[in-house]
Amino acid sequence: MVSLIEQIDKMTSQNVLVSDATKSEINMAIAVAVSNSALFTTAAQKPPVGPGGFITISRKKLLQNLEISGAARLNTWVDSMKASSPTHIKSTPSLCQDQSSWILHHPSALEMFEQITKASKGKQIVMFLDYDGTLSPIVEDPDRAFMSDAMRATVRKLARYFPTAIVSGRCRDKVYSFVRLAELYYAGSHGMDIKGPSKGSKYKNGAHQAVLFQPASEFVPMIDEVYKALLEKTKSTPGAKVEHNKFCVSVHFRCVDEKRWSELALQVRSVLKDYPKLRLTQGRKVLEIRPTIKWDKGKALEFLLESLGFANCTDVFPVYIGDDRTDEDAFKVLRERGQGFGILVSKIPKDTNASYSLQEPSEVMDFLQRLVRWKRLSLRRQFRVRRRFEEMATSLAN
Ligand SMILES: O=P(O)(O)OC[C@H]1O[C@H](O[C@H]2O[C@H](CO)[C@@H](O)[C@H](O)[C@H]2O)[C@H](O)[C@@H](O)[C@@H]1O
Repeated sequence: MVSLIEQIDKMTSQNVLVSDATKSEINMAIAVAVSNSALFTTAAQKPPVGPGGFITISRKKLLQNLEISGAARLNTWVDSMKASSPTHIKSTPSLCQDQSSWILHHPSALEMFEQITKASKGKQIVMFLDYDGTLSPIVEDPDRAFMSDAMRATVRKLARYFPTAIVSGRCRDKVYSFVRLAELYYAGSHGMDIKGPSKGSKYKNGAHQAVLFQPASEFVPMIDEVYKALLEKTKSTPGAKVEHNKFCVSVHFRCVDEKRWSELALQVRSVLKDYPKLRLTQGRKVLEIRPTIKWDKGKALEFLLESLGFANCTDVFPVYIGDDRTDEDAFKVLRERGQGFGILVSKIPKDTNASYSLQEPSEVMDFLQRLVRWKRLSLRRQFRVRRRFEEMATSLAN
């Protein structure tokens, strides 16, 4: 049986209300809960300390405080939903200033193209591309986030010159159905479902072809269950959409009236309270429910580099392009490794570990096309130089 202390400890991190308890159990529990200070928001609200060092508080007061704490946490969720969905950004002078200082720190990857290619000299560029908001524009219906044919052709050419991986929050099959390029690596479900190319790639050896890594496979039944519960719970909120991403679930609020965001947050929270092994992260107008395992897009990037044989190499130059909070894990890994760099796709200033920026998918396509042209030219140049040497060698020999 779960003890009250465990219940309250759980509750302070998960917003669960305790239903019944004896006074001494409550005193004990409060001692624990107060020590992790999630229950009482200000000193004035703290209850008196009783004999034996315990803090005494009536059951009614405890329940009130728990409700306050739950409401505060819910507000934090809703604030965070708003913060990650900047629909209210207007072009005020101060924001314009922010924008220009942000651009100074995260210059356009297109404008910095020459510096970027110079930095990659003598190294193998490896490309990591997020899908939604990076290769395809953000649209209201997640099932219709199609990639343009021009973008597909660009990525196809890119993969001829550089090992290329798609790293997405979506389930791998779904993102594959949008991209439809068999020569790429795919890391779906925020990196929890990794598969190597099914079609020949000149970079892989036999071992790479077999790459298949699913660190959260034991969570599949739980994710199925949570998906069904979320579907049922959120059906009363118009516009809410629940998406099954195999090892994680997305709850979309792009089409939910902002006035109902807290209601939706409450519904999601009421389901999640029963699943301590799941955690919540946020993307663009989406709540992402995923296993608590220490695995994310950053870990997927490291895993893929290792699979490609670049684990401890200094001559690799990974480039990760993404638009989302979940891409920050990969940007951070690159910063920490001091290799390559991250490019954030955003029109507005955001706190990021990326080094450069691009405004939207059309700029991503320009950047990728320039990379392809640059590589083609440098290969041609290398070829011409080699041929000249060979001709000189032949004429000297004669
Ligand atoms: O890692 P990503 O490839 O960027 O996937 C993150 C989520 O992308 C999708 O949602 C986002 O794009 C939708 C279509 O443009 C948009 O309607 C939604 O508001 C965005 O959050 C996808 O549907 C999610 O499952 C992914 O987790």
